[in-house]
Amino acid sequence: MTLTLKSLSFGYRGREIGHGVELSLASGEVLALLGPNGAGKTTLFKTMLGLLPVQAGEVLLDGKPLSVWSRRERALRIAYVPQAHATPFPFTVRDVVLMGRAAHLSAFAVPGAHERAVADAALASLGIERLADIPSTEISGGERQLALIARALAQEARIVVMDEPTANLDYGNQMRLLAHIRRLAAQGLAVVLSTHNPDHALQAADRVALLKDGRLEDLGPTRETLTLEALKTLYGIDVVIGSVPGTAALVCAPRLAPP
Ligand SMILES: Nc1ncnc2c1ncn2[C@@H]1O[C@H](COP(=O)(O)OP(=O)(O)OP(=O)(O)O)[C@@H](O)[C@H]1O
Repeated sequence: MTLTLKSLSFGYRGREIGHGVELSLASGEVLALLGPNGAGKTTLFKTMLGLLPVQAGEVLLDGKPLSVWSRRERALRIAYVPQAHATPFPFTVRDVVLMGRAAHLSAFAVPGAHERAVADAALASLGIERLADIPSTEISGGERQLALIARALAQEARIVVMDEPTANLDYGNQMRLLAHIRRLAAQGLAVVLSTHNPDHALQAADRVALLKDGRLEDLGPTRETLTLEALKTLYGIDVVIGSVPGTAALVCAPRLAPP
């Protein structure tokens, strides 16, 4: 299962946000999209998912334009974790996760034991099975984020697009989610996620894509691409990147000016 963007222009009616994006996502890889606020990450994701029309160029799913796939066929192949949003409807968390199964059911079919088992397994894989019967209007922002991730996992798609999936999570849940994302890639899923934390890209991504003003500044293997110069260009601040003693991991920190 591949997702390919060719000379993609994206944006809103009468307003181009980005153009010239060339990108291919393959099974088994994690790609992190980084870029400043307003760079166009969410708009790019929504265009990759077919939620916004392509302005120019192409989005190809398994070599065929996204538009030739039905909504159901797309949902069977690509899952989306949007930025966490509050819903006014008091669905239980399990019901929210069961919505991820919609593409697997025929119209008007009621989710059965299998669907509930898949939903409960998705909740358990993120350690939030205790929330299953709680109204989604009565959970925290981070719990809502995890519920939306569980909904995407329950969809059992081969490509998962996650918009800032760690944004509302506590430190432990951030790390557990990144480890889970690596496991999904090891199972052959393709994951593309946006993040404002370069460390998360260093920890979990095989490749990074750097988006600025709607253009891909660079795209390549994480350690080669996420350099001091690249981070300075992207965010306008000086950083240091160093290794964690006793491990192969790299971490990034701002280089603070002396007071
Ligand atoms: N519905 C909309 N109609 C018109 N312009 C929009 C709409 N939504 C967002 N924009 C504009 O598109 C640009 C890119 O927004 P987008 O949300 O894609 O950025 P982002 O990189 O995801 O930002 P952030 O990191 O702050 O979440 C912004 O300038 C924003 O004002």
